[in-house]
Amino acid sequence: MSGVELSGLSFRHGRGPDVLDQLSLEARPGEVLGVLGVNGAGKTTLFRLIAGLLKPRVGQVRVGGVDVVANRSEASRRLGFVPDEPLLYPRLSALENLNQFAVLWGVPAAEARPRAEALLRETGLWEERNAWVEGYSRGMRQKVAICCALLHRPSVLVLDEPFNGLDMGAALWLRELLRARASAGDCILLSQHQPEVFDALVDRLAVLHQGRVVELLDRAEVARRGGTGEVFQRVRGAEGPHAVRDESA
Ligand SMILES: Nc1ncnc2c1ncn2[C@@H]1O[C@H](COP(=O)(O)OP(=O)(O)OP(=O)(O)O)[C@@H](O)[C@H]1O
Repeated sequence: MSGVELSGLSFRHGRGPDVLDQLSLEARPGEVLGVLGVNGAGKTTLFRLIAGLLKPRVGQVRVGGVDVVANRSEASRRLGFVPDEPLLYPRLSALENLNQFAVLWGVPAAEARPRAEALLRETGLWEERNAWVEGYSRGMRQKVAICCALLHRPSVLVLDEPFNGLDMGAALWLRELLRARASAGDCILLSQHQPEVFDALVDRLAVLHQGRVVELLDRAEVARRGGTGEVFQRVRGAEGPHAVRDESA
C-alpha cells in the first residue's frame, strides 16, 4: 500500500511564475501529514495537482501507487478529496449528491445507502438530507463535501482546510475519524490554518515556502520548536516584511 508520492513537481498558473518549484514529498500510509505555509504558498495548488484537477508542468504525482496524469480515473478511486470550496451539485439534496458520488466511484447502491445514511447522521445532516444543498450554510456544505470524499472508503485522503465552517461537534467527529483512519493505515494529507488543529492531529509537518518543502518535521521536532504556531512564525519571518525576532541570535 502506498500513499502520495510527489517527485520534482513544478507548476505555474498560466504565464505566472512557478508556484511549485521541483517539489518532492512523500505522505506515507498510516500518517497524517500536515502542509503548512503562508497564504499563497501553494497548498491549494498542490492539493489540486494531487487530485488531478491540474497537471504538473514537470514532475510526477502518484496516489496509492498510481500515476495521476497517466491514469487519473484509477488514481481518483483511491483518493478522497475535500477541496478548499465544496464542489457539489447545488440543485440536488445532500442525499442525492452522495448518490451521484457513489455512482461516480462505482460504489454499489446497496453499500452506498447505509454508508450515506451513517455519514449524514454522524455529521448532523440527517434531518436536512432531502433539501437542496444550495440552501445550505457554508458549514453544512462543507459537511456534505466531507461525506462525499469518504463515501468510497479511499485509502488516501487529501483535505484542503476541511475544518472550515464545521461546528464543534462535526470538528471533533472529523478529528477522531482522521486519527482512526490513519491508525487503520490510510494516508492523510491536510492543510489548515489553525495551529491547535495541527498540534492535535498531525504526525509530520511539511513546511511549504517559495514553491518547495523547506522543512519536514515529526511531532517530537515540532514540539521541541514550541508547536506548530512557532514553526509557522519562523516561516513568516523568512518572508521578510513580517520578520520575527530571532531569539537565538
Ligand atoms: N487560478 C489561478 N490563476 C492564477 N494564479 C493563481 C490561481 N490560483 C492560485 N494562484 C496563485 O498561485 C499562488 C498559490 O496559490 P494557492 O491558492 O495555491 O495558495 P494557498 O497556499 O492555498 O493559499 P491560502 O492559504 O490562502 O489558501 C498564489 O500566488 C496565487 O495568487
